[in-house]
Amino acid sequence: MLNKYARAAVTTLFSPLARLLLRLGVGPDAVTIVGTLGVCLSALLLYPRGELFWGTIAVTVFVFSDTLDGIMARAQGRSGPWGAFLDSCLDRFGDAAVFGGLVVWFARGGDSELTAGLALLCLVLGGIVPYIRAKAEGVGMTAAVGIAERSDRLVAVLVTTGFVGLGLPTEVLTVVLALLALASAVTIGQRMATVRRQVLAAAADRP
Ligand SMILES: CCCCCCCC/C=C\CCCCCCCC(=O)OC[C@H](COP(=O)(O)O[C@@H]1[C@H](O)[C@H](OP(=O)(O)O)[C@@H](O)[C@H](O)[C@H]1O)OC(=O)CCCCCCC/C=C\CCCCCCCC
Ligand SMILES: Nc1ccn([C@@H]2O[C@H](COP(=O)(O)O)[C@@H](O)[C@H]2O)c(=O)n1
Ligand SMILES: [Mg+2]
Ligand SMILES: [Mg+2]
Repeated sequence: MLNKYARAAVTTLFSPLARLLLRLGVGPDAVTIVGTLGVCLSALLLYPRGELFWGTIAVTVFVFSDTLDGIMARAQGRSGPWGAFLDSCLDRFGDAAVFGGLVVWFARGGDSELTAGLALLCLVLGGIVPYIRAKAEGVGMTAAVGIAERSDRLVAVLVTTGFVGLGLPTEVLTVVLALLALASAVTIGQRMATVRRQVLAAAADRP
């Protein structure tokens, strides 16, 4: 949803920084790689120590590299299959680190097995959602739909984790993770139904 409604605003916000980096000789692949490393290190070093607020701030700073790299590639007129492949693959590391860091914290010092379990469920379902899209595109279909795309999942988990780090009860995050798991499961259903419709339509069109 955010991908649809917020992308234009976020693109306007980050375009000056994208142009500056290009002028300095920094390429989109470097931004993709450094951004992913930043997300992974921030989430895996800070969340397991219970640094939920500062972990979220650090992850947020780096996660916007995923918006920046695409803007830079398009500005250069060099968006291509390698960049799309690299971007998608590295997104999976970032997502795993964010939810994985929460799993480790809540299974240990955070002392909430339910929250840890729900974070693990979000990690698993949040891996299946983009897999369906990638597999659909591999067989010539599209599946870029759903109520919980990556930016939606990240905003939900980061905003809530940040506020829990500031003192909001953990139970709020537990509820948000439960809703996020549900929304991810719905997205899986939406994507599978979309692909099924395309397959049936293609079969009906065949003589
Ligand atoms: C007091 C509490 C403090 C808490 C502070 C925390 C605040 C946190 C607030 C917001 C965090 C926002 C994080 C969102 C970042 C989104 C980054 C992102 O995902 O950008 C990429 C995305 C397009 O994705 P891609 O095409 O590159 O990737 C695709 C995606 O991975 C697909 O996955 P799927 O959807 O299928 O699961 C894959 O299938 C596909 O292969 C892959 O290519 O870009 C966008 O979506 C653009 C829109 C982003 C909208 C972000 C909204 C942010 C909301 C508020 C902005 C506030 C600005 C503040 C700036 C602060 C800077 C430090
Ligand atoms: N290193 C990169 C990263 C991305 N791209 C291109 O941008 C598209 C993704 O754009 P986002 O705004 O969603 O990040 C991706 O499909 C590539 O075409 C690139 O070329 N190099
Ligand atoms: Mg990107
Ligand atoms: Mg991406």
